[in-house]
Amino acid sequence: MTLDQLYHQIQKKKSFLCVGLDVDLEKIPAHLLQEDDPIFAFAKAIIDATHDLCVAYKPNTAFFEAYGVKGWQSLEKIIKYLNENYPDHFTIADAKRGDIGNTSTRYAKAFFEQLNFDSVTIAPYMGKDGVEPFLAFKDKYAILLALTSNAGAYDYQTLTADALPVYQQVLKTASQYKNSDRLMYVVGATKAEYLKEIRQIVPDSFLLVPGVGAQGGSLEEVYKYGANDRVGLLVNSSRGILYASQEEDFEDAARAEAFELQQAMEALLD
Ligand SMILES: O=c1ccn([C@@H]2O[C@H](COP(=O)(O)O)[C@@H](O)[C@H]2O)c(=O)[nH]1
Repeated sequence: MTLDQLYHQIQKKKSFLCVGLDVDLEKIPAHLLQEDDPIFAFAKAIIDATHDLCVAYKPNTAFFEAYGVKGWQSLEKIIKYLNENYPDHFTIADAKRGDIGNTSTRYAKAFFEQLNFDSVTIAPYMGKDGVEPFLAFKDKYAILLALTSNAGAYDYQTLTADALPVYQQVLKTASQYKNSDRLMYVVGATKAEYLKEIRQIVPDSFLLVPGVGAQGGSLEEVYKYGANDRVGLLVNSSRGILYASQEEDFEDAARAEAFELQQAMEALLD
């Protein structure tokens, strides 16, 4: 998917919502556990119930890897279902990969060629040769962790290195990488007050912003400090949508949560 196509979807749907697909068999409605593939059945139901309200889906691979081969097969079915039925949605494999160069190339092939995701999240810690292999794929994107939503973000990311906080060094340095136009960045919604400074370093990049919903981040603050002239935001909610109800009405409840977020986004975009 191109960035123009993504922006077009945001305008068309008046939404920059990303629905996180963190499927937890301990939280899905009990009746689905009788299905052959409960993980896929649940994700498919959520996708069908929310597709017109969001522009992106983000399965976090941990929730699939936790179930071994079966979980990975469910992930394959979900990305295939999305690509066949909702090809206009931007897809994110939240896998937080990154390694020495030749290994990063294998990760990139796994997510971009084998699974056909549009993007994958990457840890910046191993630097340029760990990231650039992900940027060699046309119309595919690496989403680099910059300032994460969790409390542990303050352990390293805000420490000063060479006169700047580490998360700012990540943004500045990565902006110089080859094909850096294929980079996006993760910034937690719980750190919205940092977005003004972040936008000074990466004014045009898309930001993936997890942390509204269950983690309590404010959509309004994120938009106020983080939006650019092409919106430039994908705001993710996972548990807040997926587990709005754990009963038979889970699809309606998930849709209602997604609708509330989409309506709030529409109001901000108008
Ligand atoms: O800084 C980060 C980076 C990634 N995540 C992931 O996003 C979702 C958030 O889920 P919620 O249920 O909406 O809290 C989840 O997959 C995280 O691993 C993040 O939260 N923060």
